[in-house]
Amino acid sequence: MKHPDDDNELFNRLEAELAADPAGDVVDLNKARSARSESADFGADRSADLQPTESGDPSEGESGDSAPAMVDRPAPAQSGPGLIDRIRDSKRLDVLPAWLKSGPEFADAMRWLAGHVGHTVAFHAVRVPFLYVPKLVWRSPLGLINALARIGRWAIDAEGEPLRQAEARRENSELYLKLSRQRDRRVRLRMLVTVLAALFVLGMSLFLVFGAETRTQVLAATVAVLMLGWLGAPADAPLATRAVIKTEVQKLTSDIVVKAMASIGIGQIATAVAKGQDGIKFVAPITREGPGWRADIDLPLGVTVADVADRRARLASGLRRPLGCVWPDADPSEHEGRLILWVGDRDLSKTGIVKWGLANSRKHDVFKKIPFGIDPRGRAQSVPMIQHNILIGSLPGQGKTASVRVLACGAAMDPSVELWLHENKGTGDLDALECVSHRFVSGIDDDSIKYAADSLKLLREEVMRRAAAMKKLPRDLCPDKRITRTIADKRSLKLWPLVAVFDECQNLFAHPKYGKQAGDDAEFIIKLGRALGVVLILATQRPDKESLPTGISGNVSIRFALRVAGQVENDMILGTSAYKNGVRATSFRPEIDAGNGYLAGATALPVVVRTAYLDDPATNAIAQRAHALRKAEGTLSGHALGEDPEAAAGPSYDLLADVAAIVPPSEERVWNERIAVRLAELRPEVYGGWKGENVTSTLKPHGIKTRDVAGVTDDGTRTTRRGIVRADLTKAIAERDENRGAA
Ligand SMILES: Nc1ncnc2c1ncn2[C@@H]1O[C@H](COP(=O)(O)OP(=O)(O)OP(=O)(O)O)[C@@H](O)[C@H]1O
Repeated sequence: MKHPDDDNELFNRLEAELAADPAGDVVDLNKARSARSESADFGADRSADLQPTESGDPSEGESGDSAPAMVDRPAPAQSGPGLIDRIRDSKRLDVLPAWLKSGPEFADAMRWLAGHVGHTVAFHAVRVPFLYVPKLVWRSPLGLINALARIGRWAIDAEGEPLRQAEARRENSELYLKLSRQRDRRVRLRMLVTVLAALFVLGMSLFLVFGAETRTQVLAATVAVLMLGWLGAPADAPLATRAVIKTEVQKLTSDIVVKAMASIGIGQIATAVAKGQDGIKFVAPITREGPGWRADIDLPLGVTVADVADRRARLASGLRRPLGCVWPDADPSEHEGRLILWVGDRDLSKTGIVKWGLANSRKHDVFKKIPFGIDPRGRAQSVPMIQHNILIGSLPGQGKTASVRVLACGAAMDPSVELWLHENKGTGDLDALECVSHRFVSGIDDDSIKYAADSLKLLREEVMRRAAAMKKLPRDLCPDKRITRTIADKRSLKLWPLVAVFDECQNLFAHPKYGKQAGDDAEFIIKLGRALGVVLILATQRPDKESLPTGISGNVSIRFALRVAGQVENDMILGTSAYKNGVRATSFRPEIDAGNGYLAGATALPVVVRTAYLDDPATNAIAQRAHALRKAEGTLSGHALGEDPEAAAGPSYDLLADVAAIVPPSEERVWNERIAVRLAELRPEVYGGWKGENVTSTLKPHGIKTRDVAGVTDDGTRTTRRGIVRADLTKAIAERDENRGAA
C-alpha cells in the first residue's frame, strides 16, 4: 500500500529550514529534488529554468547586487506552519471506534453479535442428532480401517520409505545404510509399542464386553464410534457445514483505487498514472470502517470531491463494484480536495429494512434529534426538528411517505407535541396516527385541500399569537427568544411544539383556489415559526415552481431528496447549486433505491441516508403507545378527541393576545381608539372598522375596565380620553391562562 511518510516529510522540511539562508540565495530543495527526479521527462525543458537555482552562484546570472530573481521562496519559510504547529494541527484518530462510543450503535453491534452466536449454536444443535451423529456412525467403519492403516504405517516407519528409496536411486550407499539402520531401530521399538497397545486395547475391550456395566459399555461404544467416525471423514467433506456463509468481497487496495481513479476521466490523475505515478495521495492507510473499506485520499490540485462524485458510476465500474457500494464523500474538517472513499461490502439498497431507533421506545423528547435511518457506512443518522422545517421530495414511489411517517412517529412519541397531519393523496398512509392528531385530513378532494389550507391559515395566526406570547415572557425564562423544553412544559403558556405535516403538498400549493394563499401562509410560517416551536414537514412528488413556491424551497433548513428526475428538481429540494456540488439525488435508481436519499441540513455536509422503514403494524403500535402517553398526560386534543373540525377551522383570533401584541409594555396606559387603529392594522379581516367603543365592549367581559387616561393627541394637545391600563390586560391574560391550564 502506498502511504505518505509523514516523518520523512517533516525531516525534509527541517532539512530545508536549515538549508535556507534568509539573506542570500537559496535552493528550494523540494523543487530541486523533484526536478532531478523528473529530469528524464522534462530534462530539456526544465534545465534552463533550474540552472541558476541549482548553482546558487549569483555570478552566473547578473553581476553585483543584481542577484538572480528568485521566483519561489524556500518552501518552509512561507509554505505553512512550523514543525510544532504542524504537529498541533495534526488530526487525532479516535481512541475508541465510533460504535463503542454511541450507546445505540454499541447495543446494535452487541445485538448483532448475540444473534450471530445464537444462530450458529441453533444451526448446529439441530443438526447434531439428525445429521452429524448418523454421519459419524456411517463413517466409523472407514474410520477403523483408516486408524489401523495409520498405525500400521507408523509401526513400519512407512513415512521414511520415500527418502530411503531416493538415496538408493542415487546410489548413495552410505546414507542409505544409515537410514536403513535407523529404520530397523525404529521399527523394533514401534512394533513393541504397538503390540503392547494392542494387548491393552484387547484387554480393555474384553473388560468392557464382559465385565463393565451397561452404562459404561454404551458410553465407551459411543465414544469409540464417534472417534472412528471422525477419523473416517474424507478430507474434502467436513462433518459440519458453515452456519453462516461469508460473502467474500475483494479487499480494497491502493492499486485498485489508483486504477479506478485513473479510469474516471479526470485528466490529472490519468496522466500521472500513465507516467507510472499515482496521481492521488493516500493520507491514511486503507482501513475497515463499518461494513466496508475506507480510503482517505488527497486529490490532485484543483480537483474537488464533487468532480469525483459526478463520476460515481464510472468509479464503481473502475472498482468493479455495484453502484450502491461506492460512496465518495468530502471530509468537512479538511480541504475541498480531501476525498473519503468508502466502498461497502454490500449495495446500500440490499441492506434490507432498516430498523427505526425508537421502534421499541416508550417516549421521546422532540427537542432531541429524531432517528431517521443509516448512512452507507452503517452509522445512525437523525434529524433535528425543533428550530427547523423539513422538505422532502422525490419521484413517486421512492419512499417520501415512508420517511414522513418516521418523522411523524418521532413527533408523536413526545406527548407534548401537537400534531397536525394532512395527507393530500387520499391513500390513508398516515391514518394510523389519526388517533393522536389535533388536526387530521386524508384526501385529495377540494374539501380536504381546503382543510389543509385552513390549517396553514390557522398556523399563521398561531405563529403571531406565539410571537406575542414570547415577547411577554420574562428574560430569564426565554433568554434566546426561542422555545425551550422548559417553556414547552409550561402548559399554561400554550407554547408547546406544534408539528404540522403536509404530505403530497403539491396538491395543495398547485390548487387553483387555495394554492396561492396556502403558499404565502406556509412561507410566513417557515420564516417565523422556527423559533416559536412551529415545525412544518412538507413532502412533494412535484418539486417545480407551481407546486412548491420558491419562498418555501428557499427557506427550509432540512432537506431530504430521494430519487428525483433532473437537476432542477434536485436543486429545488436540496438547495441551489446542490447538483453542481455533486449532491445528486438523480443518481438513485428507480425502485431499487427506494428509501435512499440525500439528507442536507442535518449534518455539516449532505449525507446519503437509507431511511428506517415502518410498516403499517409498526406504525399502528407506535400510534397506540403515543395515544396512551397523551391520554395519561392529558394532552390529547382536537381531532383526537373527536372535536368538530369545522368549528376548529373557522376564523379564530385571540383578542387579549392581539391587544397585548400591539401595546408594548412601555406603554402603561393607552386610549381605546388607538388600540382600535392598531388592531385594524394587525388583522384587518377581523378588526377592520373598529372604533374605541368596540374595544371597550369586547374587553369588558374579560374584566378589563375602561377608564379615563391622560395622553397627548397626534397634534400634541394634552387631553384625557377613554382607555385601559396595560397591567389590567396582563392580569386578565394570566387569569385566563391559569383557568385554561387548570381545565
Ligand atoms: N426506507 C425504506 N426501506 C425499504 N423500502 C422502502 C423504504 N421506503 C420506501 N420503501 C419502499 O418503497 C415503496 C414506496 O414508498 P412510499 O409510499 O413511501 O413512496 P412515495 O414516494 O411516498 O410514493 P408516492 O409519491 O406514490 O406516494 C414502499 O412501499 C416500500 O416498499
